[in-house]
Amino acid sequence: MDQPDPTLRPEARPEDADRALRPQALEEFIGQREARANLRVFIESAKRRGEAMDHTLFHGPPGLGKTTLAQIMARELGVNFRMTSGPVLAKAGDLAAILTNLEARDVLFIDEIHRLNPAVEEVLYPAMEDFELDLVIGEGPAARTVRIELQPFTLVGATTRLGLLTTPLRDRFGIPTRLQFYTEDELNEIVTRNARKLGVPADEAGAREIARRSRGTPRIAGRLLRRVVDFALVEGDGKITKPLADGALTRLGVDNLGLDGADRRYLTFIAENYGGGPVGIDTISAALSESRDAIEEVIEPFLLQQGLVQRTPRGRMLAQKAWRHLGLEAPRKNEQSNLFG
Ligand SMILES: Nc1ncnc2c1ncn2[C@@H]1O[C@H](COP(=O)(O)OP(=O)(O)OP(=O)(O)O)[C@@H](O)[C@H]1O
Ligand SMILES: [Mg+2]
Repeated sequence: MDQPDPTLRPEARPEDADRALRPQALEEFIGQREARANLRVFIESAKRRGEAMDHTLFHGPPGLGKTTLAQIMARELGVNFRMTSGPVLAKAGDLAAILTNLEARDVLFIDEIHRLNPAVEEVLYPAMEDFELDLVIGEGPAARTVRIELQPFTLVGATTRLGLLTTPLRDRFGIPTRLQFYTEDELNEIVTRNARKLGVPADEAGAREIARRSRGTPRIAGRLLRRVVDFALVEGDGKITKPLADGALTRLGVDNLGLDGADRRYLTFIAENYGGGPVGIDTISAALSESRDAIEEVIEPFLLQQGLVQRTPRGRMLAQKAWRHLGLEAPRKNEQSNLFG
């Protein structure tokens, strides 16, 4: 239970396995209803005007469909999809090379856009605003700037950390879109549909069990489904039922709220070492040997959304629900205030 399969983490992406299940059109994309309805309007409007769609920023925890939506946008707009990422663009010239090769109205997707090098980001501003590129040619006194006209394009940025984007960059996106965790019903629909695609039918209760334990995240739903399929084929009779799904998920270290080993280590640490908190993020990070980024991007969003933890100015605190979930007794109020008041 305590050594979970690392490929089950929301941010791990052995992406190829997912490809067959990735929705290809806005119509097939389940959930994110508000974002989807708005995108449909903006895509249609751009098509009617014959212009590039406005720059779009997707933000939210890993595995909720940012990359998928960017690909769908390009397909629905009927343009090319070019993909790169913040850390890959080391020099201004790397970005310039990509930008000058874009065709009119193409979608350029920059993943992890909060990790752009500042020199590269500088190049992006005039490119986004005026479809122009200012390139410095040569060095020293001989250096001169040339301006290059670009084809109008749509930049689609994705980030798990909106807070790390610089304001000038954030302000240049006309369509900022926050992705939310999925409801159990939405995940149930995704699991049911994907089970059918994989040729291993899931009954209602079996699909729902996987949905309920997917941490609100379609990427995890897809992974868990594949593992449950393995158990269904090898140890079951080729069908996904609730007992089969339950047994498989428990063996994978996914508990009945969908929490995995890393989530439980986080909660248990605060409970056992800090009486439920408050405790600072850096302390948690050091104790768990997880980077602060990973804790903030991957572990905490779901625990916060589930009401298991609270963020206070003095640090993280466990909520009653977390104590109950861990099967531990919460210290009484006055004991806690004696210790930490
Ligand atoms: N609405 C959805 N319906 C069905 N499957 C989905 C949906 N959204 C995402 N998926 C599936 O979940 C997986 C992860 O989606 P995606 O790669 O788009 O997430 P992401 O937000 O870009 O994650 P990251 O932040 O790690 O880059 C993909 O395999 C995709 O097929
Ligand atoms: Mg992605």
